[in-house]
Amino acid sequence: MTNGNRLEELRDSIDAIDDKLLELLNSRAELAVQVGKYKSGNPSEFYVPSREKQIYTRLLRENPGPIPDEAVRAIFREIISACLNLEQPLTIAFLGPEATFTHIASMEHFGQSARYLASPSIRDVFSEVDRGRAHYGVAPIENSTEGVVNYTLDCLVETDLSICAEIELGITHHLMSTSGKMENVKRVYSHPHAIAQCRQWLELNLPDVELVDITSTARAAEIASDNDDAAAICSELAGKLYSLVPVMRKIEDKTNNFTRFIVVGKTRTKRSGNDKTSVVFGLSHAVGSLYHALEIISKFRINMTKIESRPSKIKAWEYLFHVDLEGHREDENVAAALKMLEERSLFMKILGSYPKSIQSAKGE
Ligand SMILES: O=C(O)C(=O)C[C@]1(C(=O)O)C=C[C@@H](O)C=C1
Repeated sequence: MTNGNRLEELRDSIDAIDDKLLELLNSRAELAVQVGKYKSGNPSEFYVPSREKQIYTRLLRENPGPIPDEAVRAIFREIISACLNLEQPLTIAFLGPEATFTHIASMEHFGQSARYLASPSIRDVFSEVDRGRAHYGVAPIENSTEGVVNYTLDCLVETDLSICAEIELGITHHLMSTSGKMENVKRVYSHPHAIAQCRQWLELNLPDVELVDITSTARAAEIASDNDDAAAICSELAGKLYSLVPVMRKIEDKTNNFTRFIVVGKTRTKRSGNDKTSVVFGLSHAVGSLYHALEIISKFRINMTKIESRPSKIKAWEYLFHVDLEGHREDENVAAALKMLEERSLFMKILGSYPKSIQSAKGE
């Protein structure tokens, strides 16, 4: 057989598999639409993070390769996104503008079939969901280098929305400009967190340039697109949106740079079997009160993954404690611990139980 014939034959086999895949995808979509008919019709019931987590966990456990896990996740993200869109089109509010890392995280989680609504502030993300203009909202909550996003913690306390899911995204920063030439860069624009995450690289490579804080990495890219002597620290997506080219790629000081985002909504997420619970509580000013509160968590053998304190904003020097626990609020030990914690607190609010994130590839 000639090489040409063999190539034809291989491509014919690929075509036959693609036909089967297409047929199967449509059968899957028809089943999802039928599943949708069992839901009450309330738009916030269609997205089921616990079920999605189970699907990904099973597929990644059983993936024999050679397709890498990351690609399996991306492919099924889009399949589920398209199926969900046939059941109920969803609108997702995110901390904008377009091409921010929150936008990238939102698309990684909800896929291309959802509709996205850029919101100018974290408070606006919450308010779009509260007022029903969006079904869900996505906001950053914590960065592995820069720490928590206080504004998101405060919005969680002040509104009635729950955390439905979390998204973890690896963050990679690029220095991008109109020319891509280092010698043209006299000013660098970016969000203060992004500048802080690239501080050592900037000191070493551009010690004399002016660093200008901007409200978002995407807005920084827009400004750099109008100024030939400036560059932005931003994602590849933001750079491309404003026709910038890389001066230098991957300039973050720590390669292990992750941001955690939360999905907020009006529904409670069911157990997936591998969940987290976020809770906030306030305690009296008494000796050992925090110690005794945390003792409850350890008594029920629950792993605490995070603790943060925030001013209560009611009385000076009084604090609220934000704690993340492993487990779901419906797990027996978590439910018992939360009940006891509530009894011993001045105030307690469960912010949500949700599936632990599956770590994503780098958000570029
Ligand atoms: O199982 C469901 O509840 C579905 O709606 C189906 C499906 C899917 O495509 O597998 C779609 C969206 C949900 O978020 C979870 C799963």
